[in-house]
Amino acid sequence: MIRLAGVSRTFTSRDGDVEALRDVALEIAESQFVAVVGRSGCGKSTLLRLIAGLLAPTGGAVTIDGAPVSRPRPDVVLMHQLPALLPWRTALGNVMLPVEIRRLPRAEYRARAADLLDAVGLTGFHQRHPYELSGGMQQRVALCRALIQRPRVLLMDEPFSALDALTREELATQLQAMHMSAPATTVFVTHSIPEAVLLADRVVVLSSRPGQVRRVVDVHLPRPRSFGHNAYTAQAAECAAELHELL
Ligand SMILES: Nc1ncnc2c1ncn2[C@@H]1O[C@H](COP(=O)(O)OP(=O)(O)OP(=O)(O)O)[C@@H](O)[C@H]1O
Repeated sequence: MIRLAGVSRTFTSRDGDVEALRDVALEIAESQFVAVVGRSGCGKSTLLRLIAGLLAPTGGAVTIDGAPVSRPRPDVVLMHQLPALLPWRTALGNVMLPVEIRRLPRAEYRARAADLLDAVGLTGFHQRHPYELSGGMQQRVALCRALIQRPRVLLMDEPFSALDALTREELATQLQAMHMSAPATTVFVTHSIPEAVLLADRVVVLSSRPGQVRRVVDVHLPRPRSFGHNAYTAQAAECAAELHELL
């Protein structure tokens, strides 16, 4: 579904050129969950922005269903590290924002927005404003806002990295449940190897800058997976160790 063929991206600045990505080849199938890991500055965010159509490659091509990506598409949603909610809107109002911008039927999506907020544990908080919510709650709202339009492609740029460890695990587990019930094709950038092993079908390991695909590691663990001790703890640890070594 998503295909990167020989994708390179160099940034030109006054201080010289920065080669962020070099010759990246990657194919991501429909509904697949792909995590991307790599050292700081190796081009992970650049990769997401190329798929989102926010940036053009300087070499190679990005296609979705065979069509070159040249601008943002309504069925591709990018979620960031910080929630960036509108402070004057309630949680529900923030989730409904993309619906209103795209003039979709409000009544139908309002029910969906409420269901999504309930699914991430925000029952009773629909009418609260961002200042009344913790950082983790705000990021849950941002996740619902990203999912409200049922995107075909969900791009996540370290979405949980600003949260405390426990909230982070909780949100990753909720994301897993949501992906299992309605899988969008997902590209998830993270610095957390356990998070990648919990969530991904495949983990793409990028080399240091310029980012190149160093290895793609398949994660063959049954879902639902968990962070805690379980029957697959040893296999998960083995997979995490392999990723550690590659990094
Ligand atoms: N718009 C830009 N102009 C110039 N250089 C840029 C631009 N965007 C990114 N870069 C450079 O490209 C390289 C890759 O940046 P990118 O943000 O993709 O890395 P990253 O892997 O997401 O990093 P981190 O893990 O620290 O978030 C960096 O050296 C960065 O300085």
